[in-house]
This record gives sequence, structure tokens and C-alpha cells, in this order.
Amino acid sequence: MIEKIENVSVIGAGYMGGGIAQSLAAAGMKVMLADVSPEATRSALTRLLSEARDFEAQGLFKAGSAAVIEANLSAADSIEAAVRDADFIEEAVPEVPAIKHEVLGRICAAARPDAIIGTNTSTLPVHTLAPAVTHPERFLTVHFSNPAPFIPGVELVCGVATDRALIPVVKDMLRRADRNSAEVADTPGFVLNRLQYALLKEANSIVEEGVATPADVDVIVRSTFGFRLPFFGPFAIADMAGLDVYANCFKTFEDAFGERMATPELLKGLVAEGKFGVKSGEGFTGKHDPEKLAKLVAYRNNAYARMAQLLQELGPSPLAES
Ligand SMILES: NC(=O)C1=CN([C@@H]2O[C@H](COP(=O)(O)OP(=O)(O)OC[C@H]3O[C@@H](n4cnc5c(N)ncnc54)[C@H](O)[C@@H]3O)[C@@H](O)[C@H]2O)C=CC1
Ligand SMILES: O=C(O)[C@@H](O)C(=O)[C@H](O)[C@@H](O)CO
Repeated sequence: MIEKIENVSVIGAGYMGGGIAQSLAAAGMKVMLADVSPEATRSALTRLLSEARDFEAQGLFKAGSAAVIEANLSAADSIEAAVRDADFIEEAVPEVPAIKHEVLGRICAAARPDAIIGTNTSTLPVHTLAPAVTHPERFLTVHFSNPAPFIPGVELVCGVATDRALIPVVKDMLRRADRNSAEVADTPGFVLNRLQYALLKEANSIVEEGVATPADVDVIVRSTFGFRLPFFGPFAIADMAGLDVYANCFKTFEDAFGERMATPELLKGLVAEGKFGVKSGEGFTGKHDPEKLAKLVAYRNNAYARMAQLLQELGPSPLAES
């Protein structure tokens, strides 16, 4: 079993693969790229190095990053050449099962039998891709988000055959690239996109029903509950709002939208036990003593105030309505 990932291969040097390659190269790993052709790969490398210099000049990358990326990132003439010596191979070709199956097959035919193989799929369960992988014990989802150089979270998904000894090795690679990761179960869309697409689906319904325009939906999302999300997930947010309040709100939603918006059983159970979140000292996120809760509230208030200052400094996005 590989103990430390030093040599990486990224197959598919597009939007995600390119950013993943930059990120891992900047973290000191040797990264080889391969795309549909040697010309496409070399063109991608040129783009990525130029982009890295621009990002460093803009202060978006740490000083010296562009030189480190240039020293560590290279273009291979084929998938086979790219993966030959790799400890870890990240597949980042289009979200088309047939393409992924073909590329995973080529990777497996040329990579070392102990090489760890990751897929950057957005939604495809590991069990639908694993049949294309020899030695599926070395295969898992390592799901970066866009744009890869700037989004810190990575979703890890094991298949039934995945050797769980891979997880600390992959997590170590991600830590060295300043990424934090969480492992979730192997279901369609995992956690990230199941939630992200549920939000977009409901947002589309809101627009289709004439409740709001896309622009106004975006304003509300990014300036209310979205404003909280860089610091807290939905369960922490609910604990701070009050689970009794959430239970009352779900009654409104169930009356209006039926079963699909009925009060979740987990929430019902907590409220029935008098566990209302921060206000009662226990909720979705567990039990917390008054000292910790005081620190939480202080952290929250500071974070939100600082976020508001940052948004003031940045000014509105070009998409924001004047
Ligand atoms: N675009 C996004 O926001 C995100 C996408 N993903 C996932 O990452 C994967 C890649 O997505 P993107 O980077 O957006 O796509 P993309 O289209 O930007 O890049 C895909 C790259 O794969 C190359 N390619 C296609 N067939 C190939 C083959 N047979 N051999 C080698 N290279 C091949 C293409 O030339 C292209 O450069 C997909 O599974 C996608 O669902 C995951 C997170 C975010
Ligand atoms: O949001 C992200 O960056 C990722 O979770 C994704 O998988 C993509 O956005 C996906 O939803 C579209 O490619």
C-alpha cells in the first residue's frame, strides 16, 4: 500500500482537471497531465502555467507558487505515459459514463497495480464506475469542486471494494494541498450535489411559479442563509436558530407543500426531547456546555461581521443588479 502520494497523474486537463493539477503541483507533488491528444495536453499545460502566473500576480496564489507549479507540472504524450509511475491518478474526463469507463480502462491497463485511482465525478456512484477498474480496492471518488484551486472541500466516496486503508493516504495528500475532506456514502450525487441540485431544483420551481426572478432568488440566497454557509452547515445553522422554531416552520411547509416538506423525523425526535439546539444546549450537533456555546456565538458574530466587511471591500459581483 502506498504510504505517501508523491507522483500524481490527472487525466482530463479541462476546467476541473487543470485546477486539480495546479493545486497538487503547488503542494509539491509531481503531476503529469494527459488529455485527448498530446497537442491538447500541451495546450492545457501552457494555459495552466500562464494562469498560475496570473493568479500569483493577482495575489490569489502564494508567492512562488507559479515557479513551483512550473517545476512540478508536465504534459504526457498519452494517458499511458502519464499514469505509468503514478502513486495517485485522478480521472477528470466528462461526466459521461462511457467516456469514464473507457478512460478508466486505459488507466488501469497502464498504471501500477498499487496505484490509487480517483474519479472527480460529480454524481456517478462508485459502483457504476468500479466495473471499469481492475483491482477496484484501489478506486474511490475524490470529488473536488469548481474552481478547484480555490474551493477547499473535497468529497471522498468509497465503493464496496475500496480498501479503506486508502483513506488516510488520500486525506494526507489533500491536507498537503490545503484541502479538507469528508467521506460520504456511495449514492447518486453523494452529499454535495444532492444538496446543491435540490436547492437549484427548488429555486427553479420558485421562478416557474412566479414567486421571484432568478436575480432576486440569487440575492436572497447569497445574502441570507448563503451568507452563513462559509462558516456553518445546515445542522449547525438550525441549532443556532432553534429547533423548536424549525419544527413550527416545517408545519407551514407541510401544510403548503405536503409530504415532501414534512418535518424530518430526526428533528421531531430532538424537539420532542426538548433538544432545541443552542438555546437548550443540545441539538443536531450534539451537547455543548455553556462555555463552548458562548465561544460559538462569539465566533459566529465575528465571522459574520468580518464577512460583511469583506463583501463591502470586494463590492458587488458583475452579476449583481445595480
Ligand atoms: N465543472 C464543474 O463545475 C465540476 C465538474 N466536476 C466533474 O469533473 C469532471 C470533469 O468536468 P470538467 O472539468 O468540468 O469538464 P471539461 O470538459 O472542462 O474537461 C474535461 C476534459 O477531459 C478531456 N477528455 C475528454 N475525453 C477524454 C479522453 N478520452 N481522454 C482524455 N481526456 C479526455 C477533455 O478534452 C477536457 O479537457 C466531470 O466528471 C464533472 O462532472 C466536478 C466538480 C465540478
Ligand atoms: O459544485 C461543484 O463544483 C461540484 O460539486 C460539481 O460537481 C459541479 O458543480 C457539478 O454540479 C456541475 O459540474
